[in-house]
Amino acid sequence: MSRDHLAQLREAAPVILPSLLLCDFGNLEREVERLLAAGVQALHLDVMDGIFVPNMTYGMPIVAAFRKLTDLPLDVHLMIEKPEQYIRQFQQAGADVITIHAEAVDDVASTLRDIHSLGCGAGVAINPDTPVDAIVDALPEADLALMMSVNAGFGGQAFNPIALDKIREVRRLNSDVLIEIDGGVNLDTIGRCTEAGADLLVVGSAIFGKPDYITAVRDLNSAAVAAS
Ligand SMILES: O=C(CO)[C@H](O)[C@H](O)COP(=O)(O)O
Ligand SMILES: [Co+2]
Repeated sequence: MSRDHLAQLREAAPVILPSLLLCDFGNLEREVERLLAAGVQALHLDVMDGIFVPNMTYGMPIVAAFRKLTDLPLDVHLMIEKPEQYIRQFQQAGADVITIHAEAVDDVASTLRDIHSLGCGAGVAINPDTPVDAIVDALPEADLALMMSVNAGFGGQAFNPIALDKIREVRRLNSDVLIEIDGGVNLDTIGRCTEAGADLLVVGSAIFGKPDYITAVRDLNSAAVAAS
């Protein structure tokens, strides 16, 4: 996808991205088929290293496995220390958008430029307690700004509405960047996210905790569009 798909996602906004964190990792092919049947337009892959966040998930091999299973854009959320050391490997594994946490790098703008030089879309994420000030200088280099509505590390957490104020603040500062929200997005909160101006809505437990992905995504889409 690199940066081209981002234009498609912008056109289609608001777009729901399933978070591949609470899915059935023993049946990735079936999970992707079920998500495709539900009409999702991109996948959000949650990479965790057990250092930047107190949890571990997966790395390049699983990204490469998803790359083999689908042509959908892969939105890779790096919740890892020293992400600048791994962006080339994630690009080679098939990532289309690579999002790093501002809290994990010394120079956000430089890391975003490095991601762009690999042909990928470049995103910067901040946790709920990190102010937008931390990324304001880097926003011109970003294709995507991810406002976390939970502390990165686990699915199934409660939504923190501070992310809504930060979405509005980012939009005031930059009219071009795609704004993504991640964490506790569900039928009760998704309308507030699109109302605040979120373009991309990452959803984990509100899809993977449901028996039928088609119904879950359809209902989430309806709630998102109704409020946008
Ligand atoms: O980045 C993440 C956690 O760090 C996940 O993308 C997020 O939590 C999605 O799960 P849920 O919708 O259940 O909160
Ligand atoms: Co995520």
